[in-house]
Amino acid sequence: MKLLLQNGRVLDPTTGELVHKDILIEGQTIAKIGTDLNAADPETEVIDLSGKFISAGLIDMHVHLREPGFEQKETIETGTRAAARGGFTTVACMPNTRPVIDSAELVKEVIAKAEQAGYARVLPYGAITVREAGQELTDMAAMKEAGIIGVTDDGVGVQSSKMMKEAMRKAHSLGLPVVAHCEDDSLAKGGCVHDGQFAARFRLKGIPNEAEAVHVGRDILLAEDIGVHYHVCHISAAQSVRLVREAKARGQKVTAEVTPHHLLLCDEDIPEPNAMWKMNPPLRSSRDREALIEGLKDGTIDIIATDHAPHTLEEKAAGMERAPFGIVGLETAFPLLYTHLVLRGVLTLAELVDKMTRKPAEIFGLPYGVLAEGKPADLTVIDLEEERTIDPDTFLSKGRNTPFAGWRVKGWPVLTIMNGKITWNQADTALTFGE
Ligand SMILES: NC(=O)N[C@@H](CC(=O)O)C(=O)O
Ligand SMILES: [Zn+2]
Ligand SMILES: [Zn+2]
Repeated sequence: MKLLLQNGRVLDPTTGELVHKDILIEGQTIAKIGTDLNAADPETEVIDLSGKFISAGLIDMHVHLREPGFEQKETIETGTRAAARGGFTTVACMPNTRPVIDSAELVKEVIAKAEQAGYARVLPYGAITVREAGQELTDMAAMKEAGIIGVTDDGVGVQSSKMMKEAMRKAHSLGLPVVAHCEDDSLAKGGCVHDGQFAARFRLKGIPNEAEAVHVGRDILLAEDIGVHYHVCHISAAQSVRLVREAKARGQKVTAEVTPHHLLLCDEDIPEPNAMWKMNPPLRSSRDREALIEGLKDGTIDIIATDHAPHTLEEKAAGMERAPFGIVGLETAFPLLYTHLVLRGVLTLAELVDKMTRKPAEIFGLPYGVLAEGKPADLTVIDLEEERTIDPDTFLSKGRNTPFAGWRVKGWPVLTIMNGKITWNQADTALTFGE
C-alpha cells in the first residue's frame, strides 16, 4: 500500500522552522520526503493535510495498560486506541498488572495481544522482582528473550539496596536498562499528597521530596561502578533533578523522564481534596515544578512520558486518602504541553517534539522517533490551530481520571500512522470531541 501525505509541514532539523513537505509512505516505510510529490500510480491513497504539522510518531516510555488482571481500568486494546488518538505510535507498558509481568510467558502474551489490537507498538517492561514483591529477582534473561526493553518494579520502589544492586548487575549483563520508581516506603508510607502547603491546609499526610530523592541518590551510587543504564521514572523533586544533573556531569549513564502533570501543575493548584489530583509521585511545590522545567530545558531530564494510569471512577470516588494513585495522560499530553509550554515560550516546538520522539528512541536504543526516508512509517499529524476543551467523556481510554477536564487547549493530533497503517483518523470518526 502507498500513502501520499500532501501539503504537510515538518520541522526543519537545522533551523527548527516549519517547512512544507509531502511524504510518501510505501508499505511500512517512509519512502520519500520532498516537495511537489505526486501519486505516480493510481493505487496510491492521497491525503491533503492543508498545512498541518507532521511529527515523527510520538513515543511514550511509561504507560499502564492494566492487562492482564485490571481490565475494568483499561485493556491493551483500549489503552493503545487511546495512545493512537493521542498521537503515540509506540508505548512502553509497565508490569504492575495482575499477575505481575515477571515471566517470559506473560511478556509474550502482552506482545501478542498488542499485535492483535494493532493500534500502537507496545514495548513491555518486565518486573525487577518476582510479583514486584522485592524479595527475589526475576528471570530477566528469559524475559529479554521474550521481548522486554527494560526492567522495573513501577508502582513500588525496590526497598532493599542489596536487591537493587543485584538487579543492576544482572540487567547490565543483559544490556537492559533499570527503570526505577523511586520511593522509600519508610518516608512515603501513608501519605497521599505532597508534604507541603496543600497537605498542611487539609491536614493530610504528606509524601516528602526525600522519599523520592534518597532512592535516586542511592541508585546513582549503586549504578556508578556497575555501569548499567539507570533511568528515573516520573521525576518530581528538585533534589532528584540535582542528583541526576550531577551524575550526568560525571559522565554516568543516567536518564530521567518527567510527566506532563508534574510540568504543568503543583500542589497549590489542587482545588480541594479530590482524587482526580492524586498520583504518585504527588504534585510537588511550585519550586519543584520550576526545577523540573529547568532540568528539561538543560537536558538533565531527557524525555517526557505520561505515566498514563487509568483507574475507574468508582475507585477514584473513594477520596484523597483512600483512592488509588494515578491519572490518565495519553489523550491529552501533546495539546497540554503544546499550549502550556510551547505557546508560552518555555520550550520550542522542536524541543517538545524531540523529548517525545527522537530522545526516547535514542536513550532506549529504539529504531523509531525520526522522520526520515527509509525509517519506519510512524507519523503523527497535529493540527496546531485546533482548540478544544478536554472532555473525559470522549476519551477512548477506559480511564476518565484526569485533573485537566475542562481545560481549553490547542494542538490536537488528527491523524496517526504506525508502520504505514492509519491507527487514528479524526476525520473518520463520527464522534465529536468538544467544541
Ligand atoms: N503513577 C501512579 O500514580 N500510579 C501508577 C503506579 C506508578 O506509576 O507508580 C499506577 O499503576 O496506577
Ligand atoms: Zn511509578
Ligand atoms: Zn507508572
